[in-house]
Amino acid sequence: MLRGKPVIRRAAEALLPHVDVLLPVGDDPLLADSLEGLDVMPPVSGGAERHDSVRNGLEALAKLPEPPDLVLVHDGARPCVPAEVVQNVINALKTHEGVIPAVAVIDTIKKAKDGIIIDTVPRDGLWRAQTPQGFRFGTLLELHRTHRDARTDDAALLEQAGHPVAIVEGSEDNIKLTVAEDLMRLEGVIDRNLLPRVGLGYDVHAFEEGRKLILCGIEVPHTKGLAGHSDADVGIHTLCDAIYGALAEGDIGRHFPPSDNEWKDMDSARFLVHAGERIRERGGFLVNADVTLICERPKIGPHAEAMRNRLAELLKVSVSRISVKATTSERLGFTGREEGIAATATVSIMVPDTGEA
Ligand SMILES: Nc1ccn([C@@H]2O[C@H](COP(=O)(O)OP(=O)(O)OP(=O)(O)O)[C@@H](O)[C@H]2O)c(=O)n1
Ligand SMILES: C[C@](O)(CO)[C@H](O)COP(=O)(O)O
Repeated sequence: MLRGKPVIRRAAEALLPHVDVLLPVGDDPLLADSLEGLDVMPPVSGGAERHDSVRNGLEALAKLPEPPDLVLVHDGARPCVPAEVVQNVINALKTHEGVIPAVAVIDTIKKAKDGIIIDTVPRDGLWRAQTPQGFRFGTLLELHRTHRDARTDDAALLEQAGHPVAIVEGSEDNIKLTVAEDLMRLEGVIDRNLLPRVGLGYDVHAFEEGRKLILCGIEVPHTKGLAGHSDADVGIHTLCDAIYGALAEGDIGRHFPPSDNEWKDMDSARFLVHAGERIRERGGFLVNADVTLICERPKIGPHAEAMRNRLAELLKVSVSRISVKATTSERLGFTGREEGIAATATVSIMVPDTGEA
């Protein structure tokens, strides 16, 4: 997972805008789930080595009613490939039968044995290959069928068969998740492309005899519950509105219309889970949320920790990001007359910059 989203899903989302079909290859039992909702072909099994997996994918594409003319082979472990890198490869395929993105080597390269340098490799003309690597589909398929020996990338097949392979500009952001520190580097790439957004929610529900009082996802002992179409959890409703507001996606009523019988007496936890999913689906994450319940009674303080934990659980974030507090209105207004409970919430989220002004 990378900022709440599977690495492979991020890689697929990076490629999807540029391709006609996307075929995942791999044996991770979670692969299909990780790509749920994306317009991708059913995954095919990987092989013992990289080249076996690539060949499995190519053979599956060859069985399509209309096999592709061009193919991009991309590492699922490169989730942050910039769009311009993908486009660089596609553009160069108009004039080359093989293209790879790469970044020039700028460090001095040493060869070592048993921790001792045995050679300094001249770095002029050295490049660090990346993906997606692009090829004429028929050429790559034929070479994979006839050359089964292991290679660490697909371009090597064409090079060794004498086919020229072009290099186009890659990116230092196009990190391949290989070691633990790559995860922090990738989070840095994602965070650098995120912008902060804030949202505010406000909601009120009247007290009603004979109903349970559900607040911020937990039942609070009290003489009355709150009136409402769902379980009337005013704390969760205001938090949902704050999240939808931060995303500029309307409010809880737009997503779960009170006129829709499906939501009658619904556990409001369902609504907050959706709001949290929307943050992740937009490629972002929740920085923090602060909920304030406004009522004379019941006393919220004794339940605040349980509420924080429940909200954090539903939003799949650390409880340190969630605040729940309360205040009276000094006996003033409808809350002061104990006619109902009001609630406000503010959230801060980080989401990818859409580039819109
Ligand atoms: N339904 C409520 C209302 C208030 N409190 C707690 O009671 C304290 C006192 O609340 P209040 O009387 O509203 O005073 P404050 O708003 O905190 O402070 P002030 O009197 O300055 O407005 C608050 O800190 C809050 O933690 C609570 O647990 N449950
Ligand atoms: C294809 C590649 O990303 C080019 O740098 C690299 O060779 C993949 O290596 P891996 O061992 O399959 O991750």
